[in-house]
Amino acid sequence: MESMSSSAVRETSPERRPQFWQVARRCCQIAGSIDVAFFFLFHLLGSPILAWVNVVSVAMYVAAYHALGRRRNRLAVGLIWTEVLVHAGLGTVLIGWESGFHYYLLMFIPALFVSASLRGAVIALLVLWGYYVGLDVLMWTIEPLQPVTPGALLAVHLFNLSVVFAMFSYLSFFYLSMVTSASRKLRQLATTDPLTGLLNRRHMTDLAEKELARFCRTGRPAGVILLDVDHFKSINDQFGHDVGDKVLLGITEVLLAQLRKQDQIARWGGEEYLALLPEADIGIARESAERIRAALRNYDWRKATGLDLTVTISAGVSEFGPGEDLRATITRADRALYRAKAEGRNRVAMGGVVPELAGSDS
Ligand SMILES: Nc1nc2c(ncn2[C@@H]2O[C@H](COP(=O)(O)OP(=O)(O)OP(=O)(O)O)[C@@H](O)[C@H]2O)c(=O)[nH]1
Repeated sequence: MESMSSSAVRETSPERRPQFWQVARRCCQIAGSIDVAFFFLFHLLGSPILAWVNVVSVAMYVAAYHALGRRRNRLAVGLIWTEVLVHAGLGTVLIGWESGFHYYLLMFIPALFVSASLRGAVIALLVLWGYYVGLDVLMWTIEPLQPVTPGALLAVHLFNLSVVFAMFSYLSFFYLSMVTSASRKLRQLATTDPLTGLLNRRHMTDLAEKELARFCRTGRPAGVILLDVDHFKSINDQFGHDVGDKVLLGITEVLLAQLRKQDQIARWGGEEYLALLPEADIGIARESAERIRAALRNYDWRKATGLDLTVTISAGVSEFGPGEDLRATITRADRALYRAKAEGRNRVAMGGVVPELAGSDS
């Protein structure tokens, strides 16, 4: 019978809250099934009016279920609210407050705040409160219109209480998983680059600052590779932006394959990547950059882009230096990268204190 789901279901854009409408649909199924059980239960308990009320309720939930399927959410919410209010009211008036039908009304409360604007939720909450209190006061002043035996009343009470417990648990679980997945998505958006899935510049800066602090504390080295695709603009100009994106994804694949698990890789700029190699000095950083360069030579660009491309990179490497801040370490790598470009590209240059040029194909 009563839903919860229903509850709150409020007309926000279905595209914006698809999970909510999905769970509302599931709740219609559950509530409809419970009403089928009620139909038989009330027949057994000798309360035919309440039994037939459940037939109407099932029909309303079926209609609400289909309305939600067609995204007619406002209609569905109206049906669900009406069903819950009328059913809880009738059940209470007919067999008494102890039946526990009023518990179902409480299930609107959390759902209201999740699905409605604050103002809408407060208004609906006041209406709900008025109805609930009104029903309570009414039952202090009148006797149930169609009382059942004390045993039957206890059975209905326990049944309703158990259903409300189960549905509250289901809703709470749903809200929790919604919040968890939303915060996971937000975190991902805030820390990664949407195209490559690598770390974004800001997050990499945070991680590198932490690694630098560790270096200052323990002396544990960390290498830096700043890497840039050669003549990337001409790849874009010649073959289009989509091919350019596929090239960036191919390079990402090579970086992930060639660097260690503990290395951090970021998309530093448009066609620029920064890798941070904990527990690696500048020599290891250079070897790693050379390995990347060699892997790119053998990369199957036809498979990745449908074109026989030749893609090369230039890189500048450095490592944390004593008393140096992050900006200075990266600047040394950047200067080395600039030199690698100036020397003809497709090479790795060292950005040590005494700069020296390393490895080249040309
Ligand atoms: N496809 C694609 N292109 C991008 C993206 N971000 C930046 N670019 C392009 O990257 C190109 C960078 O060009 P330049 O800075 O001139 O560098 P380059 O052509 O690689 O030349 P060198 O670095 O000197 O070898 C520009 O054309 C940008 O439009 C992106 O996400 N996707």
